[in-house]
Amino acid sequence: MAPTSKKRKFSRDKSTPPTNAKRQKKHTNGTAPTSKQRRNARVEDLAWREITIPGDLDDYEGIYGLEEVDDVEVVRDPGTNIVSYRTTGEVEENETSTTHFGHGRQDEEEGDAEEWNGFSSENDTKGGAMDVDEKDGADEWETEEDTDELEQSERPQKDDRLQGLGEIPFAGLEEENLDDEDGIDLSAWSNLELSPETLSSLSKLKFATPTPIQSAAIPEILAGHDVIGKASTGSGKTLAFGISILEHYLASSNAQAKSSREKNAKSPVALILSPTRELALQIRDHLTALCSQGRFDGPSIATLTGGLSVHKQQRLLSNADIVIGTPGRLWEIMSSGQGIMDRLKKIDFLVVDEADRLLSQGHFKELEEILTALDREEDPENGDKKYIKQAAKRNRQTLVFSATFHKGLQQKLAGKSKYTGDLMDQKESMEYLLKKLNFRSSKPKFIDVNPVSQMATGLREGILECAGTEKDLFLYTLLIMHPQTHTLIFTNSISAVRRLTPLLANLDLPALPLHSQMPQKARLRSIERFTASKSSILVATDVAARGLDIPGVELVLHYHVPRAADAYVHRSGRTARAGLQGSSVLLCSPEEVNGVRRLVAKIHAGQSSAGRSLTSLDADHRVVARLKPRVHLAKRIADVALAKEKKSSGDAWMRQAAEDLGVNYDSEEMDAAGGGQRGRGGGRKKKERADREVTRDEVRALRAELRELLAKRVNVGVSERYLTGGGVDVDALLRGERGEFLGGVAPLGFDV
Ligand SMILES: Nc1ncnc2c1ncn2[C@@H]1O[C@H](COP(=O)(O)OP(=O)(O)OP(=O)(O)O)[C@@H](O)[C@H]1O
Repeated sequence: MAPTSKKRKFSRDKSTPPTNAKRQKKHTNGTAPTSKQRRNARVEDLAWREITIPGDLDDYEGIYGLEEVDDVEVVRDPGTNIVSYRTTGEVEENETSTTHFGHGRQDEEEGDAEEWNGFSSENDTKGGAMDVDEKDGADEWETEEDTDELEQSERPQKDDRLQGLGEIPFAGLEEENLDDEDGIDLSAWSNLELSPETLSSLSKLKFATPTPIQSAAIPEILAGHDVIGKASTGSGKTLAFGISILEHYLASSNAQAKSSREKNAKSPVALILSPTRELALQIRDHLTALCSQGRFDGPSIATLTGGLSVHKQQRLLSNADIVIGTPGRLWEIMSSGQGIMDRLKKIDFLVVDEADRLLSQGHFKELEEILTALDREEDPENGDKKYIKQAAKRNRQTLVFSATFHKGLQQKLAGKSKYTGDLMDQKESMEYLLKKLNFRSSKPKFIDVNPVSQMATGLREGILECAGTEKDLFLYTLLIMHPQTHTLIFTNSISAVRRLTPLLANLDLPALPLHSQMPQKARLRSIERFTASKSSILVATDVAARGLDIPGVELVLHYHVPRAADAYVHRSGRTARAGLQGSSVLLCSPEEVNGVRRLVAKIHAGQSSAGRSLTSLDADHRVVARLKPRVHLAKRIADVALAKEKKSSGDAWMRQAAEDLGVNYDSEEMDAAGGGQRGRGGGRKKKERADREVTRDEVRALRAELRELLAKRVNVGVSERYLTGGGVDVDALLRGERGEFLGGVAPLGFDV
């Protein structure tokens, strides 16, 4: 559990440029040092510090946003009007503003990571008003900062990579592994002819063997080819490109320049595109883990994602060797300055991770802008900045990875289908983007290490049929039948996450929410808490479906049937990763069963029936029936709370709107006016109104009733060792007495 005390942090106002008056010039010792003692410094290299404002003022997601710096003289050249900054104080060298590995320097990217450590406030775990959809990255408020910020910034490097999302201890990266260098036989890597530096990192990570995608893709990438890599979920695709980029970095002038401190003139080696913020941060953490193990001067990594300070990210970018970004924020930053654009044009690698999602969903506009900008050149004839089509072939390699490529995309990537140029529909848009990827060669190397299945071998798949109206009940039954099981529940909507999380909490289950409308910090906090506690449950939308590598997830539950085959593959792929076992269970209403079976059969097509099957599961209906009153009550309490919450946020909005219009607002009147509504949504609204009328005392009574039920044993008539206290007799379960405990009926016939 995160510490409960916290200190607020105030970022600069996002709308203020670095030299804005909001930046405070302050001489702390009262006497301004003489200019003789000063030296010039770039504004981004000054020792900026966030301002602490009185604790009784909320920072409103960073709206006050101020930073200050001491001991700076602002000098304006009267002739040119150019402003320069002179200081006697500490100047951040460029390198220190980005993540560095292998040499123990502290920097701001680590500072970013620090921000995610130790969250305490519960308030913003509910969906906030701010829209932080992962695809557009339009928001950039920096929010609260937790305790120990300064103290943490002095921690050794090894601890730093465990901060925030980086605290997710990737398989094989736990602390105790870090010192063990000698016991690992790395001969399995020898074919790849990696550098001693990379090998020593792999040894420390205890990665004795390359995964199949790593064995197949790394040599092709190192040979200079464009690569399209397809391999099942959790099979190490990140390091397939990560190791290759590190090798290139170590061999390139960037590494040499860093040691000779000429880094400023260098451009990033790689640009990695990710569809979600969480995945971008995770890629950073995987690369950090790889690069921080060895005794070499590692690359600086800048992560550009929405939900964080755009100015800070701009600063990080100024010195990055590897840039990882979500399209929205990346484009926002790229388009903010030609200097940034010019540096990014010189990358050696463009990586498109989770390519099928990036190329075909929601990111079209930004991705198109990014790809166009990367290849845009001055037209020597006209002097303008027209995009010169394929004439301006860049020298970069393009690496495209995913566990799933739908057939059309696969064929097009392999060059088997022609570009038609029509931008009207989704498929055509994808073709257009493929064209824009501007592969080095006309036929990139297509590496498919799992041509038949995209799903991990250790994955078991099941389907549990229940009435659509009873999904909550069956979900609860499944959860209590699998206590202490690290479970990730997928829904198709944010509102379902908002409803299920409190419902499960009412039933004493430690559920955490994750969806794209939560403030970024709350999103990361949920992941952090879920990662830290094996008994916790994450209730998420598909924002968590792609790429997230949370160790030890044992069970994936599809509360809603996934909308497409790739969503099923990626959701299920959050378990059974890196060679481990795991289970995926679909909760299906009778109307959904046939469609789902067809969808899964399509995914399994080509495999022997022994290889993969969707097991039909059944819950003990006596147990389900006994649990019904609990779920009913918990649901009622959750509905009342949601209705009241909705009402108060709706009221606040309406009141403000009425005030702006200069009219009186009476919520009762408005309700009455809308009350006669019939048809679609009318019944729900009526229920919401009734829920809002429930008094506090009534809610208290409902809670007391639920508590009583949760404390009761669920006796199904065979044994007295049943569910108690809303939980279960975990010790008995661990002793393998689960059958007895539920009245002699084995849970589901599908042990996780
Ligand atoms: N050679 C290796 N040996 C052992 N573990 C490895 C190796 N390479 C990567 N891993 C670990 O395997 C896990 C899964 O890797 P990764 O997240 O890259 O999978 P992925 O193929 O990208 O999955 P997805 O398709 O879900 O994005 C990570 O915890 C990673 O640290």
